[in-house]
Amino acid sequence: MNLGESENILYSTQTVIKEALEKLGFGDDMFDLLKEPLRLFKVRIPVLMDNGKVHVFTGFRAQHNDAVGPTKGGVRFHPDVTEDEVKALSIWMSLKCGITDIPYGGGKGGIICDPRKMSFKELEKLSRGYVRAISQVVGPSKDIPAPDVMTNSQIMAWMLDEYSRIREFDSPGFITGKPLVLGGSHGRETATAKGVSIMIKEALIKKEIDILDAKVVIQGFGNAGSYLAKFMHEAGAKVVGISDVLGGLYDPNGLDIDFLIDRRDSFGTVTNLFKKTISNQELLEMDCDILVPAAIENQITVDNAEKIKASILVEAANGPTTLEATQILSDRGVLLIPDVLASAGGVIVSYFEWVQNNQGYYWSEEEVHEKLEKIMIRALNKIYQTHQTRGVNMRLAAYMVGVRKVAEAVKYRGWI
Ligand SMILES: NC(=O)C1=CN([C@@H]2O[C@H](COP(=O)(O)OP(=O)(O)OC[C@H]3O[C@@H](n4cnc5c(N)ncnc54)[C@H](O)[C@@H]3O)[C@@H](O)[C@H]2O)C=CC1
Ligand SMILES: O=C(O)CCC(=O)C(=O)O
Repeated sequence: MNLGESENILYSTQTVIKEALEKLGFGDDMFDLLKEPLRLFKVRIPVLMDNGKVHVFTGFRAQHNDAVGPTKGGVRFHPDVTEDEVKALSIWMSLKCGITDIPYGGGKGGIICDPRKMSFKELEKLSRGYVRAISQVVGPSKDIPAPDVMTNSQIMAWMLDEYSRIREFDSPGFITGKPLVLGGSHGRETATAKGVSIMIKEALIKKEIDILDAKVVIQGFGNAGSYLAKFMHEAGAKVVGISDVLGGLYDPNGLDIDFLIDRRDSFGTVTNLFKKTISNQELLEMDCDILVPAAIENQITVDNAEKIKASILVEAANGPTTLEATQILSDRGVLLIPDVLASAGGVIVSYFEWVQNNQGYYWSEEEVHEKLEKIMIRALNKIYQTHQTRGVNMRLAAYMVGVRKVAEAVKYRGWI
């Protein structure tokens, strides 16, 4: 990353929020409110580790804005979690919910930890401890957690169980991304990837590329990346590159996706099984039509934006492209489907899960997919139209669509 490039994702987000609010005609007071979460909780979670010693973990929960409805967003377990990251992620959740027109505000949580180095028992204690620490400020009509990086349906189940014990009643609507038998929704596990695949198909139409001729590179082979590889492969595209935290694989003739999915571990690691790998940075610059960052932040920067070969960039990860790189790609005519739109499939199906929990009536997978597709395409069309009519790049267009709903709700409530 170049000196001066905005690698702080909170600062970058605030920069685009400010621009979006200005373009929509809202004043500085609105920016002042929306640039930070309304509430940020920092908690300390003591866990008795398997070695008999207590380790005290630090966790966060940010509630960006609840003018539209209860706050909603995932919980990430990762050694690099920071307060600023959780804040930015909660703002992005507000934007995702605004863009897709679902009745939530944005929230997000994180715990500084490395689940790859923890036992099942330790992870259970940590998950339960986190819920005990935040139980007063979350709930089915307050703030609803979900999975994110290195958290999954098992962790959601432990969190649900702990919350239900504290409240003394079963409360499935407290959390989404649960196992099916505990009130989870069909299609939630694959929802983020499904949403991304819907966006890719629409982007291919706009670029007049036949999916059967399309070459795809995906960075990250976890929940989002591996299911996306499966969907793209099934749709007839050639998945030529994938990667995980350890490195990447590239084959211009297409990779054996079924084999890779079969062999990946629960953290989305598979390249350790191969002798010939490339680096993640090399992967991003390989020849392809569609590039999908589906891992972590700040992967596409001024250092590599000029070298990206793809004509379509679909951001499954949150915050993979810096603002400077966004402008370079936009100037080069790359069609960028920004994170706050492309990765919204997860929260949309989480919303469906919560609706199903509230009504006690459950939908089929087909019903979920049909509704998901409708919302994603409607959101894309709105943003694409804003991009064209207002002459702004796709990221700014998405922010304008997303922040408008939050700002209007704030105005109606008389907060500003
Ligand atoms: N799981 C969900 O429902 C949603 C996830 N997202 C976003 O998608 C991205 C991926 O999330 P998940 O697939 O859930 O996480 P995951 O934990 O299941 O998988 C992450 C993948 O990225 C790889 N990775 C980690 N660090 C890396 C690095 N430095 N370089 C390259 N690869 C690296 C891991 O090896 C793994 O393959 C994140 O940005 C997350 O916020 C967005 C919306 C919803
Ligand atoms: O499913 C959800 O509620 C939130 C998913 C999430 O954390 C995200 O979209 O970044």
